[in-house]
Amino acid sequence: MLKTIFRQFSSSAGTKTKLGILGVPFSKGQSKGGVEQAPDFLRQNGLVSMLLESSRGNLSITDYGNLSYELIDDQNTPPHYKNMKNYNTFMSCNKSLIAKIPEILKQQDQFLCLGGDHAIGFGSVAGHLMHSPNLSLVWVDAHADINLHSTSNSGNIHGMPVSFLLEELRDFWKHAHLDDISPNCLRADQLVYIGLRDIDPYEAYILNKLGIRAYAMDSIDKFGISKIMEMTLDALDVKNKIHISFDIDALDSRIAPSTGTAVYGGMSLREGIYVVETLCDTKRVQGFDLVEVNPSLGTQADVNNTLSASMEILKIACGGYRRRGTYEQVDGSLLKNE
Ligand SMILES: NC(=[NH2+])NCCC[C@H](N)C(=O)O
Ligand SMILES: [Mn+2]
Ligand SMILES: [Mn+2]
Repeated sequence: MLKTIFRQFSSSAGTKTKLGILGVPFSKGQSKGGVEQAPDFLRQNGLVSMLLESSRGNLSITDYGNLSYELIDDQNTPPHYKNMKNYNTFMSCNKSLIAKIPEILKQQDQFLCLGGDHAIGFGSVAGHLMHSPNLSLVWVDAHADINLHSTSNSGNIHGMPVSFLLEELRDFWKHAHLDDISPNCLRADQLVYIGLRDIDPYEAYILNKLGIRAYAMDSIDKFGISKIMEMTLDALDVKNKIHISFDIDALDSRIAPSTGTAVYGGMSLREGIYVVETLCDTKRVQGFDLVEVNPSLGTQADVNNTLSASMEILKIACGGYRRRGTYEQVDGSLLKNE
């Protein structure tokens, strides 16, 4: 009987998922150095072999290395964007990223984009939109990252990427010529936030005004993560591919402390895993970002904890690992005696 099960599992494993990995060593969206080291840090700690092992042979991986982009000084930042630190470099990096993602998706089924800070969420999703113009986005984060240059208190662009993506906010970015850079927009009704707990006042205004589904930590406490994911899946158009942009600070700061803007009271690792697992079970997840891992922050133990949490999330997101032990829900008929 076991032989039969084995045969059936491995035959369903006949087609390998092709995963492309791209590092985006970008740290100019905020002020703390070190976050640009994350892609190499994850690789050096065995990311690729971990994913291959957890996939049990169901995955083939192409590592595209790290994105190269030009560092441009800020002297000539357009005056409208004075409140955006490192705007020129942000744009140069994200333009290369927007060009790179569709190239990867021509060859692969799925991509993993390793940040870098969350400013690269713009290029990663915008590039994904070049390949799949109708996309659903799940932004897993303590922060909404939806500031405009005019609403941001910090001037840090990692707090703004979502506003570059939304059709409904395009008018606020006229001077950025976004229609040339990223012609395909995301619709506000195809965006869901999970894990929020540190939202700026104007961000709250924007979320309410646009009616964006934002499941903050209090909603997770109230409904439980399974109901939150049911509501999330209900909201997403089944015809769309899904992009998950996972900011490691969505997890509680005790689980993932090595990050630039850590916030207490976040998701447990199990909740984080559940979010990714339920979305990936739809088989519609085509792009995944892991951002804001900063291996230069905190003690060695902090860095190790952040690394382990990241690996657990990634092995579900890209390695296809399932806690239930199989890639599919176990079909009872496989277990019958023959
Ligand atoms: N990706 C992040 N960790 N973003 C933090 C953003 C913090 C704050 N809302 C800001 O705009 O500056
Ligand atoms: Mn973020
Ligand atoms: Mn965040």
